Amino acid sequence: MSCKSPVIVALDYEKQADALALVSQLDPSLCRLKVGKEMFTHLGPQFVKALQQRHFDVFLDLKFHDIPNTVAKAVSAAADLGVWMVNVHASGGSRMMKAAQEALQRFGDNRPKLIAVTVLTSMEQQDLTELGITLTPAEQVMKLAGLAAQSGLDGVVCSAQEASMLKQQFGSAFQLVTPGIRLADAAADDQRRVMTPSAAKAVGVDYMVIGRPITKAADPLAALQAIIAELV
Ligand SMILES: O=C(O)c1cc(=O)[nH]c(=O)n1[C@@H]1O[C@H](COP(=O)(O)O)[C@@H](O)[C@H]1O
Repeated sequence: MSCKSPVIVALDYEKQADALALVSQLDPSLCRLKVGKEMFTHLGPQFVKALQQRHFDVFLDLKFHDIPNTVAKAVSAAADLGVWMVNVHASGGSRMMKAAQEALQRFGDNRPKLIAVTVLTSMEQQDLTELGITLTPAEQVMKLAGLAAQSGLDGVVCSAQEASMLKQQFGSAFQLVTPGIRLADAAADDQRRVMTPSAAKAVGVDYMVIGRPITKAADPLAALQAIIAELV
């Protein structure tokens, strides 16, 4: 059964036991799961397999950014692991993204979705300025999304604030994965370009990556259910 929920829970835990304590309360029809740099560095592919054995789709969020050959090999390794989604940094450029896209062709219908990170949701104008980027975050997202689309990727990671213009420019099939999701009046933490779940749904986001609003909640399952209720 494929999951119809747009929610991807970011399992950013220090300890496997804490992550699995949450996962054991979840059902694969409620959400997908994201494994990022922290847990993958601690626990490696075995942790991904443990989640897959529980029938969850896994987004392997390692944001590859390297020379084309290395990234092509890395996304192939992710495909060998059977993950549902994998990402690269669009700022690695179109040659790197095309190499990744081509490397996944041999996996046919079993290939993971390949998504490019545009401008991290933790970044705002001054973060781009200090890197020598004079475009606004929205302009830079559009530029990088254009490269990702030309490179044949399935979509981008962006903030929900850019979703409308991206859907308008690249069409409904170009998938938008948005972290930086916060409930109204909740702390933004280190995120800068944020939106509520219902507003993100209204602007056409395909998948919402949500971590701390769930994982740091007193009752994580109740927090997830409240978010899902907001999306119905
Ligand atoms: O690729 C990502 O998942 C990602 C991209 C981005 O631009 N911003 C971003 O926050 N993320 C990830 O999304 C998750 C957001 O977590 P919370 O801020 O706790 O909801 C983290 O695991 C981040 O690593």
